[in-house]
Amino acid sequence: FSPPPPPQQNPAKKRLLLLSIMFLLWVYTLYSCVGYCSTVPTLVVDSYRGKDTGAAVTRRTESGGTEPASNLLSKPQPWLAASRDLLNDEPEADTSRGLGPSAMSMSSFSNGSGSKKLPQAIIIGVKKGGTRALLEFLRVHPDIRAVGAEPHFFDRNYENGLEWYRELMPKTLEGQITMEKTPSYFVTREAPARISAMSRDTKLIVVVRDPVTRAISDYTQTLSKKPDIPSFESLTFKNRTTGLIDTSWSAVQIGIYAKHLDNWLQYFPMRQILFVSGERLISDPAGELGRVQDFLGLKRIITDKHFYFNQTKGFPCLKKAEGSSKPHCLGKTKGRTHPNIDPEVVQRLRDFYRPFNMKFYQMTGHDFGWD
Ligand SMILES: Nc1ncnc2c1ncn2[C@@H]1O[C@H](COP(=O)(O)OS(=O)(=O)O)[C@@H](OP(=O)(O)O)[C@H]1O
Repeated sequence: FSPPPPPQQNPAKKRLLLLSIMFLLWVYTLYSCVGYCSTVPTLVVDSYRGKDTGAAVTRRTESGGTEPASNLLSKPQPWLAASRDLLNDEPEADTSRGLGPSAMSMSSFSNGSGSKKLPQAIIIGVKKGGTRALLEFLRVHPDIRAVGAEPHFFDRNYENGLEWYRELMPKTLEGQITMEKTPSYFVTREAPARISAMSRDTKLIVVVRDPVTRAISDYTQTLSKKPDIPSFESLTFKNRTTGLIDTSWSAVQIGIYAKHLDNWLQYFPMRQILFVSGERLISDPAGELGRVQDFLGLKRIITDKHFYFNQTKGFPCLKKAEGSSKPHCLGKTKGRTHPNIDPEVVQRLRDFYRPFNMKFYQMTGHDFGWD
């Protein structure tokens, strides 16, 4: 007795089975990709806005740094007067240039889990401080979801309303923190009241950098878009002969950190603001990221294992970017070569900022070592 031969499968059936398997595999791949896409950083559009991003204090009475910072701060501050801002710009994408919410955040590709929430933490400044590096590094944390481009909600797009703002945010699960960064908030007079009206509990992060280097970096950015602008030296002074610094130039005024901070302290207690050193973010990214994770109440997941120093770039980079297995450095608009500035002008600016820096160290309880 021999067993009956196995039933012959119909070739058409076989093909159908194979096709079904292939289809299922394709659906699975697509699903995984969508899940991945929802976590990759938003496309950053390198667009020139030609608009003031640093609307800030304008007080034309600065004597050029000889006045003690405490006096300077106690004087009335005509915030948001006309800023002589030479085509101040930013390389980041910006909603006010017509990018809709779907372009702002990859959340439109979201796989559907979670919900969009208003940010619980915001990187509010400072322009050219290292804000992009901080946000990109933070995105590695599984409990942080961040919108890639700068929403500019609390300065330029406030009239669009909170629902518009929320719509820009990526979806988050319970326990995850929603974040955004817009460096111009720090120097926007209305921003503290507006953020406080959204939530008094919002955690604020400010990346600060030596105001002189910051000003040069700011100028370098503008110069890269508008090569015909006057020299840094001529823009710095109201009158080169008297050595009077032009504090109405946004590149100068953004660096008067103590003044801007004063405005924030009318609405937020100091414990709700974390100051990150832009210099240390480069020399010891893991150390600064440790402080930020503590401040946000998160487990210290981002450590020195996540970084390597890229010799060509001259900056720390991520071994693996969020949602990727590849190393990732910031783009070429971050870490530009600065033009050489007349050392006398640099010294004059150092003298100008010194009292403000001292005041800032005193207010924050931290010596940033710029002097
Ligand atoms: N890891 C890493 N890679 C590249 N660049 C880094 C990094 N960490 C900090 N920085 C410094 O960030 C400066 C740009 O600051 P921001 O991102 O705040 O600029 S912006 O306001 O958003 O335009 C940028 O300023 P410049 O060097 O003047 O271009 C950098 O010095």
